[in-house]
Amino acid sequence: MLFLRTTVIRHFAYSKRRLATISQDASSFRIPVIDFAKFRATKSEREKKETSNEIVSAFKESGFIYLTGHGIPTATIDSTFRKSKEFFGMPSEVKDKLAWEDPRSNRGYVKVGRERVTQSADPSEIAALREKAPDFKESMEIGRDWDSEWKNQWPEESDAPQFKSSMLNFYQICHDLHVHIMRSIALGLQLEETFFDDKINDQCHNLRLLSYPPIKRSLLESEGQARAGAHSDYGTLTLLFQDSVGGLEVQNPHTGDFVAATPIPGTIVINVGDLMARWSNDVLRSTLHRVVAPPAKQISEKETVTPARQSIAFFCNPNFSAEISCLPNCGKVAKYPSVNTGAYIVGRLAVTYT
Ligand SMILES: O=C(O)CCC(=O)C(=O)O
Ligand SMILES: [Fe+2]
Repeated sequence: MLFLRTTVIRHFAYSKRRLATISQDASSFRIPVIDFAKFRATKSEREKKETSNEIVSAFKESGFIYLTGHGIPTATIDSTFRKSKEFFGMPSEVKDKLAWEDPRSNRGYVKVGRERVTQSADPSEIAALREKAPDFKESMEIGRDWDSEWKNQWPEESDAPQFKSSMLNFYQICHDLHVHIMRSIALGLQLEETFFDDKINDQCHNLRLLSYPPIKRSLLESEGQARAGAHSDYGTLTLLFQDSVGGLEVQNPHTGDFVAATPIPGTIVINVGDLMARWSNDVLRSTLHRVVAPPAKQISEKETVTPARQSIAFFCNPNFSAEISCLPNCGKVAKYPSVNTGAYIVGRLAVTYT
């Protein structure tokens, strides 16, 4: 199902310590700001449990949180953004040589218009939509670098100095954070803290650098057009690093309205993906989100242009060999049959790209 209509956006204010809250009648929707510092540092089981419960209840309610105290230095994030910008600044001919080729690999450069994220699973519907309204973004997809079958598409070191080493460093840092957040989810679901450890240690993740070029507002506003259409993510969790431009919106599942996930400096936006929702028998929520044009600059009497935007998404996955079936403590009746992670992820990717 597609959510391409224009919707009412409710902007929200947030207090510094906690809570970006949108209140609206009975079905209030909030993306809480959760401090992870205590979880990482404490030896107190009680303190760990408190943070875990906060995270799990937010993932049950909205599927999205802002994480502070995550331990990734600002300098590391900034330099990864810089390297990403340099990458996208290379000439198209250089980037095109690194083209994304195969959903089983899911590595390489994706130029504007190749991807169309939607909730539809119908390949012909997606193809028609891509033709009419491609996503306005380019991306670079990076997987684990030691895979025996699939190789990352690295640019020449002389074209993009330190790109490879920065990205590999960032990949490892994000993997480590994923392990810690999954431990908090385990605790919040009354499982052993290390329950997920051996199911997520193969690092079958996907680091995606995103660049949304500046675009005339009239184009973005034409029917069905978005920087990234409404979709959910596929894996366990997504760690999303965004710049200050804005544009990410999250759907309130109770009302269907999209609300702005306004950038909060120093935080990572984290959301539950479809496999995590399935694993938890829908106790945890995988929420639709999209990227729209932020406020635009006037460039002529009739036309405005939206600024460029950069983001970095780290899509975390279970091991591709892991079978995903209903977790303990998540209801008596499993809603879904067991599914193999690799088959599921590759299947979802296969219909998304041209
Ligand atoms: O760029 C963003 O803010 C979000 C991107 C996203 O949701 C995705 O690539 O799955
Ligand atoms: Fe997403």
